[in-house]
Amino acid sequence: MTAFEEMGVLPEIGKAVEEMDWMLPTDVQSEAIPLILGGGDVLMAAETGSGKTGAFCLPIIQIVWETLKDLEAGKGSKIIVQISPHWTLSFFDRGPALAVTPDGLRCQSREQKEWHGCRATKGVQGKGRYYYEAMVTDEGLCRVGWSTQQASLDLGTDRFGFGFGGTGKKSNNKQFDNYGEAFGMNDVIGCYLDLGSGEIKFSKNGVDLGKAFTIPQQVKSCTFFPAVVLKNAEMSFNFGAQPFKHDPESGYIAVSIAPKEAVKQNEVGSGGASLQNKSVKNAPQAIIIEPSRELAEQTFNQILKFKKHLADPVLRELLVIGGVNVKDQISTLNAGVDIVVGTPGRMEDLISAGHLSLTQCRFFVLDEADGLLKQGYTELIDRLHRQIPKITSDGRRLQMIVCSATLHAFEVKKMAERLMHFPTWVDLKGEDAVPETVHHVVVMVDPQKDTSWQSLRRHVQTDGIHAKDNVRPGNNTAETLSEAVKMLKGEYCIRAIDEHKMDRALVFCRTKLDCDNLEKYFNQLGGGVHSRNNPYSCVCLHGDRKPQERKANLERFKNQEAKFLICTDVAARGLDITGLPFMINITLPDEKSNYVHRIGRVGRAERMGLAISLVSSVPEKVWYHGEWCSSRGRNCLNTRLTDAGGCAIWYDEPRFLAEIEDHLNVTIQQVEPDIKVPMDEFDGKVIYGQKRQQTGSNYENHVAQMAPAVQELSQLESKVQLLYLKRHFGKVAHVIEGCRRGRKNDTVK
Ligand SMILES: Nc1ncnc2c1ncn2[C@@H]1O[C@H](COP(=O)(O)OP(=O)(O)OP(=O)(O)O)[C@@H](O)[C@H]1O
Repeated sequence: MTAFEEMGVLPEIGKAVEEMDWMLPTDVQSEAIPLILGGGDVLMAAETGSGKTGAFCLPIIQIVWETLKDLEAGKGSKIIVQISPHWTLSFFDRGPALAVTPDGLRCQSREQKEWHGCRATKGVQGKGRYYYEAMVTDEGLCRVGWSTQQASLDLGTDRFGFGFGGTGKKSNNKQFDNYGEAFGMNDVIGCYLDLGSGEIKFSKNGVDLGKAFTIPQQVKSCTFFPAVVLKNAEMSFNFGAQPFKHDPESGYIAVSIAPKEAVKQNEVGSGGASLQNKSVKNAPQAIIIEPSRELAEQTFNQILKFKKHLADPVLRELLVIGGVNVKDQISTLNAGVDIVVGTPGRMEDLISAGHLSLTQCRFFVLDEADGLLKQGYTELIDRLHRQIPKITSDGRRLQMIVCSATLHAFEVKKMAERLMHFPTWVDLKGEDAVPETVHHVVVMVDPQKDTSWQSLRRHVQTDGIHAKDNVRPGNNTAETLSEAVKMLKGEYCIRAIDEHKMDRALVFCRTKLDCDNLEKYFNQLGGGVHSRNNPYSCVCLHGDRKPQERKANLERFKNQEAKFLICTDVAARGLDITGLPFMINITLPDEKSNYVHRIGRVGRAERMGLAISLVSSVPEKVWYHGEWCSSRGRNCLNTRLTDAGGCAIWYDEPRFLAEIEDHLNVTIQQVEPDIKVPMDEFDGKVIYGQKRQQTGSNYENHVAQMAPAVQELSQLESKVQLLYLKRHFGKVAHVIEGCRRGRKNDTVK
């Protein structure tokens, strides 16, 4: 049995991860997998590279597959095979987007375009007078009343169903007439049925609204079931097992105490014959949202590996990202999918066009959740969450899983409070932290101390923000120093590569333009995509590159066909490049959490990594194109500052550095401009990109170090004891001291 299986993971999945050389679960996996398998909502805050993807994918794959297997075997959900002896809503006689709680007393539909209805498990016939209550528990459109088994689930749209809707209309046979008054959140609707006189009426919060319908003679002899139909709404029901909020008027009794002979079981589902797979093909059980295409693709590929040995039924997954033919995605959706991984934009496009249905979704996962929120997807997430039934169509509760290495953000906590259901925090450090495997240092770039920029024969092309400024060595203006920093950073980057003989590194720039310029510079030095043997061979990844190029460049870098990947923050989060030894920050990110993510591209899965950040000691003027910039930065020449309506800001890196240090509660080691990383406990004993070598027992080293101090302490202690004894028991102490010295013939006088 593998270590994963011991946590309850299926042997087929255990085998797959073992083949990936995952022998033991990581800490976050040990904590999160059982919680998710147990049905909980989880917030997973763990360091970069700690295995969070597996921590949520493994249990999700398992539950989704088990559910499929149950459905295939005709079992449906374990919850719904039992038919309740009580009066409840039926788990079977209901629309596909209508979810019913396991106790059968509350239902919900998050479908916004269509109505989905449900009938109770039992109905009444004969001559009695019956009553039940329904309460609106979430805003939306709803209609309650009575219907016969012949009626459609869309209550009131044929002659066999009689409904009263929240807009203050009664309906039968598609005829909607004003009746009573409108009702909404927290209102309690009493539903009266007099089979003797063939009358149906309703009350609102105990107030009788008068006769609504006279049941036609030919329908009167049918069995009448409590019924409801909803559009993006929720209602709870009391058939009489609990005290009513408003007792029925005299002569009426709760349906739940109707005499046995008057009660008839709802046929749908009662004999098992109708217990069928109600699954909708384009309605997956799990939705996983990722902030970038690359990350979505990476998670998707992990799922393919994890599910490798799961057969019969085969799990169907789909990657939903922009830049890929949407028609293919739609046809895969129509053929049937179980797990969808994607980026928010394309995901919502497919959902709003009705190609992707959320009605069967039972896992809603936000990977890099704080990043998604910071990218402005809060409303989109809320919108999607609203559309997902909180109780799934097979009676289980929706599970929401949220993770990131930087989850300790106010907006995440607010979202969790808003959307999650008693979530458990899997939070191993209690704050955002950098893994011990990441050695991160900063190099100050000071153009006043290092004046080498004044005589550079070739240098990186700068971003042109000072093109119209009078920048020249000697005038020492802020603009000149800013331009100097840009030139120096190109040189420091090359120096870092040379000094550490870097063969593989991620290089983060602030803007797409900076990436392009650095790529050109590397190429000038003989780099370029097809020059693997050149010391500066590189590829580039940012949002202006075409999707195919982005994909190809990342592949080239991963396959080590190019040594350097020059990128913006689009690659900051989640990308997992096995054994990556180095990363360079040309500029610190202004968003402190992104520092953690960027440097977390190294030091993953227990391998050591070095992250070097270049930090300008003087203000650097940089581009900042917002919504106000009509070209969104393309060939923009508006060098005025943003507060003067322009597209430039002064970037204050020492401040960002201080903020990052404050956030992480550490002082980041500074190294000299020669970028030699001093030998310390970390460096010199490890090879970046590889697992830390076992250099013998730490315990032995520790003992050897401590030995002289321990010896001295022991001597001091002995002296102190003697002093004490002499003072209090002078003679005895004398003897002891004598004994200690070996003078055996010393006697007590
Ligand atoms: N139990 C395990 N044993 C060995 N390797 C593992 C294990 N779990 C994950 N890994 C490996 O660790 C690396 C990092 O995993 P993953 O990408 O899931 O990290 P993460 O926590 O999501 O990081 P980030 O916050 O940067 O997204 C991957 O290469 C993965 O294959």
